[in-house]
Amino acid sequence: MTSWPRDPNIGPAAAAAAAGPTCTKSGASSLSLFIPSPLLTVQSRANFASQSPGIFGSEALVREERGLRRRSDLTSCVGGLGVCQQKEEEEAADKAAAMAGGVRGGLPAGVEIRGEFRPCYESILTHEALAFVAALEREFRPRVKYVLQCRKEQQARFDAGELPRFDPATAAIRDGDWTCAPIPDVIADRRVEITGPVERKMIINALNSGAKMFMADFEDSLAPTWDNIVRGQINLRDAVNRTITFEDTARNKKYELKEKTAVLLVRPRGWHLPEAHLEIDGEPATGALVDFGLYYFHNQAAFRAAHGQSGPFFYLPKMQHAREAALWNAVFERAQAAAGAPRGSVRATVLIETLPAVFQMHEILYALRDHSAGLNCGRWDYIFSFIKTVRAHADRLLPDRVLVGMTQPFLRNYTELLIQTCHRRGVHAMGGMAAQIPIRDDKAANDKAAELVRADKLREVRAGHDGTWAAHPGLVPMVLEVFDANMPGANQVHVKRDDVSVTCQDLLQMPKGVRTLEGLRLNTRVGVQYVAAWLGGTGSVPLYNLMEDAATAEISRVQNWQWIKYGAMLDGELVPTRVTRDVFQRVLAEELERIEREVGAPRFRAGRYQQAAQLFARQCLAEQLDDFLTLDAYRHIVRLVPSSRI
Ligand SMILES: CC(=O)SCCNC(=O)CCNC(=O)[C@H](O)C(C)(C)COP(=O)(O)OP(=O)(O)OC[C@H]1O[C@@H](n2cnc3c(N)ncnc32)[C@H](O)[C@@H]1OP(=O)(O)O
Ligand SMILES: O=CC(=O)O
Ligand SMILES: [Mg+2]
Repeated sequence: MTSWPRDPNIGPAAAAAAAGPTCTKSGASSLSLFIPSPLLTVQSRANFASQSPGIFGSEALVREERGLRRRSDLTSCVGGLGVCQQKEEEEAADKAAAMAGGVRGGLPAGVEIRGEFRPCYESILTHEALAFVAALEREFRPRVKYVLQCRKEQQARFDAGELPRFDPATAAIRDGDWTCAPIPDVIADRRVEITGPVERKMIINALNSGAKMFMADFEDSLAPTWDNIVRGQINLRDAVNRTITFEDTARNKKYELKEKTAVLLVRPRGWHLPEAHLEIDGEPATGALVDFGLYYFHNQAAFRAAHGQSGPFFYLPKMQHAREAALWNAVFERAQAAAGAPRGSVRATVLIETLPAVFQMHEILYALRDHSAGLNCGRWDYIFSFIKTVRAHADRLLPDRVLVGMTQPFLRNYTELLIQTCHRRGVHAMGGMAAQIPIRDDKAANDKAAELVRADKLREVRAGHDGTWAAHPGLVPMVLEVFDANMPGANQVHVKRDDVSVTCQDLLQMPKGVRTLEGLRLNTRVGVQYVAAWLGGTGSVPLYNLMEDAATAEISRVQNWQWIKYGAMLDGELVPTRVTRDVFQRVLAEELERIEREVGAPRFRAGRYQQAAQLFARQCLAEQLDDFLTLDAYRHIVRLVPSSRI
C-alpha cells in the first residue's frame, strides 16, 4: 500500500513544484503566503486519511477538522507576519485556519509553529507532514521521556559508585545465535562515507565527492536553529529528487549534482534535544522525531524508487541503551506502516558513542535487527561520554585531549569489540572520524595531517572495519585508496574477529598521558570559539587545522569541568600546578584575548565570543555537570514568535 504517492498533492513531486525557487536567507514572509493553496482541500485530506488508516485514521482527521474550526478565533498568525481578524462565518473561519502560519491546508489540531515562517518553508511544513510528525510525537513522546528518565537513573547509579557493565539480564541476547536482516545491495559497499551538516552547498559537494555514502547531519555538525532545520529539510528533499542546485554569486560558481553521487544517510538529532519552534499539544516537539518525520514523510517514496525499494537510510546518535534503539525501531515500524512502505525498508546505523552503549551492542542490534545497517564508532562523543559517565569518580581524570587517540587501549578495545559484534550479527562495523582536514597554505603541515588520517584509516581497515568517515571532500580519494588497497570485497563482514576478547575492565581502562596547562588552554580556546560559531548558527568549524563539532567541543568542556571539579594536577608541567577555579578564570581571560588577536578585533566584536565565553565558563565551573552543552546553548538560539494558540 502506498498512501503518499497516490495523492498527487502530497509527496516529492508536489513538494518540488510548490517549493519554487530556492529560499534566500533574507527571504521575508509576505501576506501573499496566506492565500490558501487550492492544491489541498479538506476533501483531498479525507482521501489521504482513508488510504492510510492507523495514525492517519479518519477519527484523527475529524479531530483535526474540529481543531481547524476552533482556530477561527485566531487573533494573530504564527510568524508575526500579520494579523488575522476574528471571523464569525464558517467560511472565513476555514480560510483563517487554512492560513495559520502559512501552512497549506492549515495547521493540524494541536500543532503550533512557534518559529518564524518563511515562504520557502511552505513546501516542508505542510499540513500532512506536520500531522505525521504530530502523530509520531503523540505516540512516542511518553517513551522518549521514559528513556531520558532511565538515563538519569542510570547516571545516578554511576554517580553512586557503580561502573558500566554487561547486563546479566540480557546475556541470552549476547550469547544467542541470531543475525540481523541481510544488508541491502545498495549499501553493501560503504567504504568511505563523507559527513557534513545539511547545508545546501555542502550537500552537493558531499554527494559529488566520490564517497560511496554521505551522512547528512542534523546532529553534531549542525547548530539546530529553526532556519537550519527547515532549510536542511528543503535541501535534503531537493537532493533526494536530484533537483538540488546552488549558486555562489560572489564567486560566480554554480553547483549541481554529477551523474553518479553518494547514497544519502540522514542523522536526526539525539533523543535529548527538543525542537522548541514546533509545539505539539502545548509541548516542544522531540527534535529527533521532527528531523526523522519530516524527512521520511517527504522523501521515503522517491528514495525507495531510486534505490531498489530500500531505504531511506539513517544514522542514530548518542543512544545509551537498547531500549532507545527499540524506540527507534517502533518509530520505523510506525512510519513504514503509515506510508505503506515495505517493513524493513528503513535501515539505520547506530553510533556507539556513549560508554553505556558499548555494553549494549548486541542488544541494540537485536532491538533493530529488521532495520539495522550496523554500528559505527563515534569516537568523539564516546570520549566525551567516557568522562561524563565517570563524572563522580575523582580517580578517573583523563590526560590532555590531544593524547586521547585511537591507539589508547580503551578506545582500541571498544572498536575491536564493535567489529566482532557487528560481524557476528552480519552487519557493517563502521569506523569513525579523524579530525584532521586539508591545510591549504602549508604543504608540510598538510602532508603531516594527511599522514595522520591515512594511518587512522589503515588501522581501521586492518582491524576489520567495513568503511569509515571522511570530514572533507579533499580526503575522500586518499581514504578510498586505503580501503581499496586493503579491502578487496564490498565489505569484510566475513572477518569474524574471533580473536578479540574484551572485558569490562578493558573497556574502562584509563588512558595514559599527562595533563598540561596547554591542554587546559586549548580546551578553553577551542570550546569558546566553537560555542561562538554554534550560537551564530554554524555547527562545524575548522579550528587550528582540525574539524571541531559538538562532540569534540563537549570533550573540551567536560575535561575542563573534571579537572576543575577535582583539582587535577597538571603533571606534565615542570612545576606541577593544580587546576582551580581561579586558574581556569585566568586561562579563560587570556585565551579570550588570544582569540581576539587571532580573529581580529572587528570579527571579535561582531561575533558571539563574549557570550560563548560566559556560557562555556558557566558549564566548566558548574557544581553538577550538565548533560549536554548544546542543551544549555539551545536556549540562546531559540527564536519564538507570538503563538497562534487560542
Ligand atoms: C564527531 C562527528 O560527529 S564527525 C561528523 C560531523 N562533523 C562533520 O561532518 C564535519 C564535516 N566537515 C566540515 O564541516 C568541514 O569540512 C569543516 C567545517 C571542518 C571545514 O570546512 P571548510 O572550512 O569550509 O573547508 P574548506 O574551506 O577547505 O572547504 C573547501 C570546499 O570543500 C567543501 N567542504 C568541506 N567539507 C565538506 C564536507 N564535509 N562536505 C561537503 N563539502 C565540504 C567546502 O564547502 C568548500 O567548498 P567550495 O570550494 O565549493 O566552496
Ligand atoms: O558522531 C561521531 C562522533 O565521533 O561523535
Ligand atoms: Mg557524535
